[in-house]
Amino acid sequence: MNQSKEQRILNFVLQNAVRGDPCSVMETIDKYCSEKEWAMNVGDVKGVILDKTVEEINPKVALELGTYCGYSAVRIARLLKAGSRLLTVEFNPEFAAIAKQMIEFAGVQDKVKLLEGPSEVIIPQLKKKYEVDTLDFVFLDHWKDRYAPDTILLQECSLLRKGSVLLADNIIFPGAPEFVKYIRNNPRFQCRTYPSHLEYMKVQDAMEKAVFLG
Ligand SMILES: O=C(NCCCCc1cc2cnccc2s1)c1cc(-c2ccc(F)cc2)cc(O)c1O
Ligand SMILES: [Mg+2]
Repeated sequence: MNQSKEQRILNFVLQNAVRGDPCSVMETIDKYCSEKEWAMNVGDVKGVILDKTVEEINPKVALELGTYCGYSAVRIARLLKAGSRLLTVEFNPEFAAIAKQMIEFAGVQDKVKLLEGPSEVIIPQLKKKYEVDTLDFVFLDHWKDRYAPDTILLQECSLLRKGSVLLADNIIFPGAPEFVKYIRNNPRFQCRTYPSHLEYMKVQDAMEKAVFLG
């Protein structure tokens, strides 16, 4: 049975990156996906916006919706201080299996908990099952039509506190129009748009940062 693109990306990392070195894993994925096969990692350009946001917040508890191959989980986890943790949610079991291996190879497995399932099921479990009080940072990179409903669900589950920061990928391409409409007109969020480019392409994209005002 021939390999998936995601398996080929993992194999390229296992063969070319340095075990235990998150930057080496990120660079190797970026090299493969810009030179050989495009894939929907946040990538090296938008990745800098993600880095700056994480460094500014220095989250104790971070949530990522949309793990894929684990590129942004490695990117976020490498910046987390001792005792901080990232919960990352993936819906597709094949992708989750790849991401698990990617996270372990990068050596950030002690900071990352990979949860499998749809966001609307996992989010309501975060408090009781995963011992979350509130989230300091949320990276939205899953189904674009789930960004708005899941932002509402996070509020309903009292998972946001004054100052919690959401960062959403792809608000231009593929686009998340309902989320943009919801968040920018909502007095409970302070929003800022970061124009950028789609991963590995000369296509316009952007990320939206939204601070919950409580
Ligand atoms: O769809 C994208 N990401 C979402 C994958 C959804 C899987 C999940 C659903 C779900 C539900 N619950 C919990 C966890 C999860 S994970 C995506 C797509 C493009 C793209 C695609 C074609 C193209 F031509 C140009 C760009 C670029 C991107 O940066 C993306 O992020
Ligand atoms: Mg994305």
